[in-house]
Amino acid sequence: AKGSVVTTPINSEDEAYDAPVSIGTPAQPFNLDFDTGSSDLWVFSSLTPSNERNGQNIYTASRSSTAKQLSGESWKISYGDGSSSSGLVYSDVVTIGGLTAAGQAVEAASRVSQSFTSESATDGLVGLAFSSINTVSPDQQTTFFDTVKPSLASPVFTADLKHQAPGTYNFGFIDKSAFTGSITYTPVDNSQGFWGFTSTGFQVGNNDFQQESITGIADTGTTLLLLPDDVVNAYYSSVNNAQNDQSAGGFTVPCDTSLPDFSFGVGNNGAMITIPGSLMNLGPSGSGNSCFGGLQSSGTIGTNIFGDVALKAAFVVFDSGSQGQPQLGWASK
Ligand SMILES: O=C(CCCl)NNC1=[NH+]CCN1
Repeated sequence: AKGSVVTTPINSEDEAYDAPVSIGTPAQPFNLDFDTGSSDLWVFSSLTPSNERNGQNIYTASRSSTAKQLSGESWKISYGDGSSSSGLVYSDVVTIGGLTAAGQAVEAASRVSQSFTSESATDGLVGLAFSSINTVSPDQQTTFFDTVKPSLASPVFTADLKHQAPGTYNFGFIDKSAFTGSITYTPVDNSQGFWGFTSTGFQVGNNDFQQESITGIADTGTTLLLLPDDVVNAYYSSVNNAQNDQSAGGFTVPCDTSLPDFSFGVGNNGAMITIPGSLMNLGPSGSGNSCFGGLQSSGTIGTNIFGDVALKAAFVVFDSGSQGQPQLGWASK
């Protein structure tokens, strides 16, 4: 089987990307954030207090003839940006891009943190990291991808995120028309449950390539590109009047400045993914007339994160083992 679903930026800063998902019988429609940085499929629900809702679609299990509560099961998750949610667990039918997962764990939120409440465009998340970090307890559940994997023509999904335009998540196949050149594959370390890999280094504009192993995760659920301080400083030291503005929460640049491209190395054949300078400006910082940089410090998070700013410059293959061990494929587009 194969699936394909369109994913769309939720705002003018490409802060996150939602895609349509149907849950239950009859189908209840949702717009969910596909997140390769986590492994829970959760939705706003009839259990979510009204003061924590802000127009989101809600899942009502009692209205689905195929919903079954998983007795004694609950979930509780917190994300790298400090947001969190928790609740109870049902199994139900989940359909994404023509692919149907019967008996998929659907995590109904009985509470969500402020940033989820205020993001009215997003009704929940579809976790696409490894099921080893799914938070359902006491019986851990599988991600949508793991649930449908046996039925897929190939055990892969791909992400093709775009700047201010609809993109695509495909399941089970690689669309050769969606990228240019060849796909460069690199091994994945999934020991922490993420799509972890090591970039071979970086390049600011047309300066020399800096060889530096940068280990991080490919994370569609994080907006920014979060890298070590030496990389971030090298980039912004090449931008006039860039400043690290704590009141803005990181590096800002003058909004009218053209920015250098930022490239990062993938694989062992010298391949690079180049983020155009225009995509390194995320718009007004909320502080003065400066704009917020798409590259920021990974600082104290404990891992580097190749988030949407990086991923939207590439066609990315999340391959869970078509060649044995999991791998990430990167192509320009
Ligand atoms: O939580 C992370 C970072 C894992 Cl190191 N990414 N996924 C996500 N979902 C919502 C906010 N961020």
